[in-house]
Amino acid sequence: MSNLELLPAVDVRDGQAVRLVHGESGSETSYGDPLAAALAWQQAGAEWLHLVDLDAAFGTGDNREQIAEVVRSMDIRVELSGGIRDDASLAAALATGCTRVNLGTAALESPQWVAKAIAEHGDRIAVGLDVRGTTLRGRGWTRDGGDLYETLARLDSEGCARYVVTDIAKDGTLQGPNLELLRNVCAATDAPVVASGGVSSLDDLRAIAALVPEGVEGAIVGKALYAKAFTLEEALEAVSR
Ligand SMILES: O=C(O)c1ccccc1N[C@@H]1O[C@H](COP(=O)(O)O)[C@@H](O)[C@H]1O
Repeated sequence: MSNLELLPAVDVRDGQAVRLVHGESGSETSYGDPLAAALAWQQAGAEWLHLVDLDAAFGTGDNREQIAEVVRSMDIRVELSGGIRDDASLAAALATGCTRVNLGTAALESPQWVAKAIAEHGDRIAVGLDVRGTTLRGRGWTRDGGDLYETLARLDSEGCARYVVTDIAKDGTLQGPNLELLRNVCAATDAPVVASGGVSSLDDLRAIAALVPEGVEGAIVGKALYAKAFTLEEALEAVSR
């Protein structure tokens, strides 16, 4: 039993569930109503949902009301991200009833505010480490935000409970996860790591599951599910062995 958690992703842009390639604005493929997608993953046995407000992440508006409705409609745990960068957006995100939020840009641009959020909210705060090579990216992955390992050391010293690690070069590409990156991040922190980006097959999920003893706790799956490379039921079965 690997105990790898699977988090099917619902990324919302302009009211639609979408997948991007390398997180690039304009590369969207639309998959319809976000609530319908989320309910479908729940129905298929998901225990988590990774829910992203892409407009808020890019600074092109937000889908806040719709996202709050999705969270309200779920019986499963929700990890919520995108545009959570100040007291008001954090309070609104936590008030949806999500299990935890994932902070990206704020961890790069507002370190003191993030330290306070971690101190106040503990494991309801995760930090998204979205990287190209070992350089972090923020503001919809359009701006460099410092060195991965320096930032990780700072966040560890502040008690960050968990990291969501995305290899931007892999995200949305169905090219397989960056296992070396995951191993390196796990070696650098005692906090659990959620893997994101590149999953294309059940073998990819099995390879991530093999990293559970090193500190990987979960894997976000997006494009592969929407492209029907495998079903969520098959994925859950594959990582439960
Ligand atoms: O998930 C994506 O495809 C994505 C693409 C481009 C930018 C962000 C993306 N997702 C997630 O957004 C949050 C970060 O938002 P913010 O920087 O805190 O506003 C993080 O979970 C990213 O992985």
